[in-house]
Amino acid sequence: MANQVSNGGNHVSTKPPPEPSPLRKAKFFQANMRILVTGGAGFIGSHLVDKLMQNEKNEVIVVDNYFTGSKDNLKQWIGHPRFELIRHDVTETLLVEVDQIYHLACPASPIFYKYNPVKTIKTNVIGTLNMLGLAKRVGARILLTSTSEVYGDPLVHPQTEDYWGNVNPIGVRSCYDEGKRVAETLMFDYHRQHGIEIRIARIFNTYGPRMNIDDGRVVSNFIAQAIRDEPLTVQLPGTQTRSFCYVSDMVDGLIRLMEGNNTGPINIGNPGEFTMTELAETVKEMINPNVKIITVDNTPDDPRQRKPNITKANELLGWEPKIKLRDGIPLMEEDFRKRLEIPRKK
Ligand SMILES: NC(=O)c1ccc[n+]([C@@H]2O[C@H](COP(=O)([O-])OP(=O)(O)OC[C@H]3O[C@@H](n4cnc5c(N)ncnc54)[C@H](O)[C@@H]3O)[C@@H](O)[C@H]2O)c1
Ligand SMILES: O=C(O)[C@H]1O[C@H](OP(=O)(O)OP(=O)(O)OC[C@H]2O[C@@H](n3ccc(=O)[nH]c3=O)[C@H](O)[C@@H]2O)[C@H](O)[C@@H](O)[C@@H]1O
Repeated sequence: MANQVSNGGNHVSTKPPPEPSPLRKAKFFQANMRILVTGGAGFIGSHLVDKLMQNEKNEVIVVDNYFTGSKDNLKQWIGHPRFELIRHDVTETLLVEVDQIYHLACPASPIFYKYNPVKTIKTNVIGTLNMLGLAKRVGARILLTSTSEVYGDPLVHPQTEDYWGNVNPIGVRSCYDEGKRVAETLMFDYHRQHGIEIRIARIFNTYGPRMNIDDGRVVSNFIAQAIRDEPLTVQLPGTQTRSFCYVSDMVDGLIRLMEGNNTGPINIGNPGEFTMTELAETVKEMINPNVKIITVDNTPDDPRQRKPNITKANELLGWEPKIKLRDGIPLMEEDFRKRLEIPRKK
């Protein structure tokens, strides 16, 4: 029996982690850490790759099917001797010799994950199974980017890792939130049954440069709308809250989690909490004071409040976010203006 300290605590497997495969051992020169990033052509993934590539001891392999990601996000690394990019769908099996796996592949924006829900759930379930199978075969440590959506429409606020959530199993968001819940279950079953070294991050709303301009998520929508002089679309009621983490803080948290000794799950997010009306007013004030704010219909099962309790990340990883929303918005505005080719009015 595995020794489970507490829900949300550090869960310990009695099995030793699997050995690296003979092929990896037989390599002539293996000083480098070989790291696989699934979904590495996406928003968070590409920033993670940038950070990992800064360490000359890392070789990075990205696999991505380009559903919501783009080669453009990785253009600075294409052709680099320590970098490889593979077009691959994680719902198919993969064999690469690696030491660590950051498993991010999954569409994250609600409009994209709802677009083909069956594919989203396959990505979460079969994709995670495949990556765990790979981790088992080659003896790699694997980190899953789970989500605050595992808490559903939370009845506990702020959310701590030991909260089991309030999730609709048959709703339009279930392909994503229930998919991630199964992915977490698979991670722990492989850990307990096979001794795989696992890490689970529960990521709360993250924003920053390189988000798709028409991604559909709220920060990218409001910034693009403000720059294009279009009304900011606050979905009703507007009192729903989110807590926004800047992407460099997120990447720092993910790497600390991978390198540390705790399985997680660990919340990684910025506890600064805003209503969507407050966010719209902040973007209006900072980017375009003349823009209108309008209300539009919402979609089913939208969580009413969300804010991470980050005590565990703080105590176990020594992590806390550094960039406040008001400091992150201008960095994203600059990137969006460049890509939209709309300079700031003088
Ligand atoms: N950004 C956030 O606020 C947030 C919050 C919670 C969790 N997460 C998680 O973090 C991860 C990255 O999110 P993101 O914001 O960078 O999203 P993103 O959509 O920008 O990136 C996801 C990447 O995965 C790729 N992908 C999707 N399905 C795939 C498949 N079947 N096979 C291979 N590649 C596939 C996409 O093409 C894309 O490059 C996701 O797992 C997401 O669930 C993100
Ligand atoms: O952080 C998380 O755990 C999850 O957060 C987001 O899901 P969500 O919070 O619904 O993200 P948005 O689509 O950005 O919506 C946030 C809020 O803004 C509102 N919104 C969205 C878009 C818009 O134009 N206007 C608007 O008011 C929505 O109603 C919602 O209340 C991500 O997209 C998920 O991938 C991620 O797992």
